[in-house]
Amino acid sequence: MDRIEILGGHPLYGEIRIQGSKNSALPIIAATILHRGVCVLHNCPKIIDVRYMIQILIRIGCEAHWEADTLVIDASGLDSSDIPAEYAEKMRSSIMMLGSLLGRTKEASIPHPGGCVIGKRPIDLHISGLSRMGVDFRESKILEAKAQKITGCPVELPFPSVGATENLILAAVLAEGETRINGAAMEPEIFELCRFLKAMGADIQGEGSPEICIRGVKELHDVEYTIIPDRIVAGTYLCAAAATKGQVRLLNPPKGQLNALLTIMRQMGAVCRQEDGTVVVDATEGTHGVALVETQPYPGFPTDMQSQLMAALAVADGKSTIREMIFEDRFKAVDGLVKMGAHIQINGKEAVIEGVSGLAGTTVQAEELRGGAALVIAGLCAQGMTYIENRVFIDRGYEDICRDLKKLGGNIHSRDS
Ligand SMILES: CC(=O)N[C@H]1[C@@H](OP(=O)(O)OP(=O)(O)OC[C@H]2O[C@@H](n3ccc(=O)[nH]c3=O)[C@H](O)[C@@H]2O)O[C@H](CO)[C@@H](O)[C@@H]1O
Ligand SMILES: C=C(OP(=O)(O)O)C(=O)O
Repeated sequence: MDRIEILGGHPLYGEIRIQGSKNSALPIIAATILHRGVCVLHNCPKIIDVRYMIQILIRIGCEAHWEADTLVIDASGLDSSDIPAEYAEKMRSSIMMLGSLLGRTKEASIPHPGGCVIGKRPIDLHISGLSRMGVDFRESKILEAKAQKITGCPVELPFPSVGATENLILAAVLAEGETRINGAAMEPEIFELCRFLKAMGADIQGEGSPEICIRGVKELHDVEYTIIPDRIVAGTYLCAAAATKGQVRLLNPPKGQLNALLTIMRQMGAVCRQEDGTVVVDATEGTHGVALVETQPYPGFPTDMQSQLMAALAVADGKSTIREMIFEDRFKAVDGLVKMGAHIQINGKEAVIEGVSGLAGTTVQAEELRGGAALVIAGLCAQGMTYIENRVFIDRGYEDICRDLKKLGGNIHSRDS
């Protein structure tokens, strides 16, 4: 079984470069098929989800290869709209192929997407928005979508779903007329998707705000683009610094995207500085709990950081409460943290954490990506050995978490057996 082994109990010190962003790279890779030509993506993270996405593109007739950390995609040969289940069911972002295939071929056949099992994760908002643009859906085990023509129109999202916003943008880029999305998600990954599409020739305004306007264009052109650093990976390493009472500097922090996390870290008593384009978190004087952290759509506190913050609060002085507002089942790391000695009580959407003075290493199971990262953080501050099984979940989003944490002084190794 693939696992991570950690001998904990040491503060993390040092500086680290952050990999390219998973949640930015994946919709952008899906977007490349809108263009009958070549897209060059620099700083693309070599994570499992990106590798699956590449396999999907190859299976539908595209060409893709790596040049160091640059991914080159040539979608001119696309000849199928059938997304293979063996990859689609393993990742959430396979659903982004819906909007881009509709944009390119006016049809798509896609199994229900996989990804982290952290709630029901329906796709009703994707379907209702695309239906308004003229797409007919037939749903059985596989989602079949077809349109005579995709027509721009106003779409109101009752909740700022990241994925639904991305799918609507993707379908609208080559549509006839203007699509105006109201209630759009404002996550930086939406802004970046639009920046990429605009660099390819799309006509988009308002990205980063709740109202995005896309005017359909006839065709796109070749593009070269650099994926931004991953704000969740960056935040994970800052939480590891806080949990181990260490000091970590991010050499290439995602610009302006860590504010919600840094606000909480300051409330915990960590010293957070922005210096010459880097971000430093110094928790060497110890940390204390925070009254309430509530996850919210951007620019609120990100749900993708909730588990890692919980691991840091588990060893902070005093009591904290986390309220998870985005997903119904995102306290998957709690069993493992409690097994390691954390005091955490779950009551519906809320987790109440009583900080303890230390954790003890043991064997725990990663059940999903960020929960797995939280167990790694716990292992780094626990006394003795921690064994985290199912590393594969963590590898979905972290290029090499052991390599990165080793650079910061962690005694951490990966084992395959
Ligand atoms: C690959 C990717 O970028 N994944 C991110 C994306 O996931 P994802 O795009 O799946 O997240 P959404 O923003 O769509 O989901 C947020 C909430 O809306 C609900 N919902 C969503 C769509 C829909 O049609 N109907 C519906 O009810 C979901 O069940 C969830 O409760 O945004 C999440 C919220 O920031 C992050 O945690 C994920 O890391
Ligand atoms: C929930 C996540 O990913 P996905 O949406 O790909 O499952 C995540 O990145 O934390």
